[in-house]
Amino acid sequence: MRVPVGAALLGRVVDPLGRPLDGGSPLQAERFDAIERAAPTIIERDLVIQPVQTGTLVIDAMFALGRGQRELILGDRATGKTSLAVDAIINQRSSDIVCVYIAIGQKSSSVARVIDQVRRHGAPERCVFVVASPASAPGLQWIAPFAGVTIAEYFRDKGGHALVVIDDLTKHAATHREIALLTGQPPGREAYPGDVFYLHARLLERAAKLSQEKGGGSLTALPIAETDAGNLSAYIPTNLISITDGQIVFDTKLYAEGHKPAVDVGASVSRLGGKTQAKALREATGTMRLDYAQFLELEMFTRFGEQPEPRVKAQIERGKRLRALLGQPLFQPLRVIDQVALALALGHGQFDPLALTDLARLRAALPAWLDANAADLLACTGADGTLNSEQATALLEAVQRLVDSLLPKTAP
Ligand SMILES: Nc1ncnc2c1ncn2[C@@H]1O[C@H](COP(=O)(O)OP(=O)(O)OP(=O)(O)O)[C@@H](O)[C@H]1O
Repeated sequence: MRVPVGAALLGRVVDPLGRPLDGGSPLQAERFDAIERAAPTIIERDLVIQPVQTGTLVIDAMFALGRGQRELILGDRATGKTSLAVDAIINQRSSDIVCVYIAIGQKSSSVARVIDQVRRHGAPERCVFVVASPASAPGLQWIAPFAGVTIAEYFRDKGGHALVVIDDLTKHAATHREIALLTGQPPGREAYPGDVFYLHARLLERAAKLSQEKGGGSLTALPIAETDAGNLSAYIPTNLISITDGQIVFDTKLYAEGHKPAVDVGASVSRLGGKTQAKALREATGTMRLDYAQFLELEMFTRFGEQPEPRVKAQIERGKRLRALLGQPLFQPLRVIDQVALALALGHGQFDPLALTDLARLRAALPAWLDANAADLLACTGADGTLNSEQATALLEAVQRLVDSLLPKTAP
């Protein structure tokens, strides 16, 4: 089975067979490629070391995503999984990455919302939407992720870079089970057929960073999986965890408490580590995850006890500020320079005098402030760029002036 591929798909909404769903003109496809293609071999691959900026501080600072990586987004329903992926797509408006969003059995209203969000905030002319609605035949839903990955591979094989969001693989597994049971295959654990692991491994192995000889292109995958009551050890989530290079876990309790994105920092992991981070960001956020984990523990232990000693109290106050910075509204992606500035200034205690409620204002105002006050530093934070000590000092001074403008004015 083959689907149309090529630049003509950019900006279009198509079904898994490549038929337009957006009412636009018929596709002038460059060629038709098979939906089941072999994954690149080991020799054809390169190391995953270039970053994909998602614009979300908690991800870029603690679980950085690399070009060619497969990172699972996992969580209960309505905890913000799709929103994180959409924010990552929107942030590619200022990069060279082509995005393919694959919706499998998602409500049409949800898909329409995603498309609208990308059209309003992102670069829709560099996105492809592959949609298999819940009302479409199970076979069509089954081929959707394979078709979407083939469409993205076209860009990877030309030496370009692509990001695929698969929303979601739990629904795909359920469709696979439905077809398997209808065709009389023996049911295994949770009634899934025995080959469901192979099915998803075969799909996600196609995400890769290609070697220079192969053009140096990359295909990054963000598969989404839904859990039931936070149960990460169910069959499909554990399968997917073992196939991917890490997982971002969303927590219902955090979401209910209002921490959005509700990423559970303790349960999430990127198995590629800081290698994929832009250099300046890696230097600025080196200990952030550890500091945050320590803060969460300290906060829990001191909740019911007596007054903590001053050092512990200061650590908790710093942690609270970090938590306030990690909460980030939708469609307000941060650039590398913004993230570096926030991490450095937090580490230098510049936010300590600010009230927690002011940090959201500070974060929202920071990008425009740095454009106006530290424009010469913006170029220093490319993938290989680092800040030397004078540049870091200049950046901290710029942030300090913004902090001062937010502090209440004392009467002369
Ligand atoms: N960072 C955020 N700031 C504010 N609101 C958010 C944020 N992230 C998610 N939300 C809100 O949370 C709600 C659920 O988000 P979303 O639909 O992305 O969750 P989901 O886990 O993908 O849901 P589903 O299980 O239905 O696919 C949405 O209304 C969204 O606007």
